[in-house]
Amino acid sequence: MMIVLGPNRYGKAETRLVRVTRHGDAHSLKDLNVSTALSGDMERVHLSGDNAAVLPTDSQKNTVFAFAKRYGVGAIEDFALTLAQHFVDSQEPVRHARVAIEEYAWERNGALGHAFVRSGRETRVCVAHYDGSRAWVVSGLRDLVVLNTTNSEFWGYVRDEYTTLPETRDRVLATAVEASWRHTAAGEDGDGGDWDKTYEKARQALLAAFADTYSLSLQQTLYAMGSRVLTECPGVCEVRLSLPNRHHFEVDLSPFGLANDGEVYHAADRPYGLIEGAVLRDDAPDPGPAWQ
Ligand SMILES: O=c1[nH]c(=O)c2[nH]c(=O)[nH]c2[nH]1
Repeated sequence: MMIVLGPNRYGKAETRLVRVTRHGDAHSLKDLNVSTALSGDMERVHLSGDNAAVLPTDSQKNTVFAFAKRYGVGAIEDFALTLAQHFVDSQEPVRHARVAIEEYAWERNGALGHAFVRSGRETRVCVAHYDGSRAWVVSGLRDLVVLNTTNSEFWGYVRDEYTTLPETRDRVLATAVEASWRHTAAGEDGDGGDWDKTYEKARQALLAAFADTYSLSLQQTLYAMGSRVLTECPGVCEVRLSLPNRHHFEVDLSPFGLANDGEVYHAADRPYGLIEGAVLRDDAPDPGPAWQ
């Protein structure tokens, strides 16, 4: 029997970076959570503790801060690619870099240029990979919370001896959308090179499809949402969605002599149905490491 080292990577997880840009009194703010992971010729450190190929995770964290100062922070996809390319191109033993970034949205608090309030928006995310010649970028969001008060049914499903769920022709449908979309072309969004524009288009497509799909199941809504992103965003070839079904149960008010005609609900937090799936173009290129 032989024991061998399997796939491995290492890096600094969750470097919290706030970058303030000051144009006179009008300041702007980027609030990020950056995770770097490097891989390559790392046998010796694992097998014998020889650290000669290891760029410390502390240096990776410092690079995040230094690059934020040196180059500024624009779209998170560009910042992630710049970091990934730097680690691979500057360190011979590093053959692959993965940089994942979460962005928390702030908006202005009133008219003052320096006052901000964390906005209730979803979290924007991206993951960039670079291997020395090719790049892969996945963008996305999580915690985009949506709810329809009607136009949702669920009936006609399998019944076995454990099925008690009543069929419904009218229910509340709610979810917290987690969506990721893979860009076809390495290192660009296929939409004029504007990551922010593609993000807004994809977000709008998700919202519009959730709102205007007459839903017979959350699975059907998931497919409609993924399809809409692909239709609206030409540079995107695959969308992955994870949709928790945030069940809203009509409360039985009859003990109190009250009717409940779709007016009072218990918003249950668990357990929840979890509907997940990918929607892609049939000519989508091989994803390589994009989803790792
Ligand atoms: O949209 C739904 N899909 C399901 O698969 C499911 N299962 C369930 O109990 N409720 C629902 N709702």
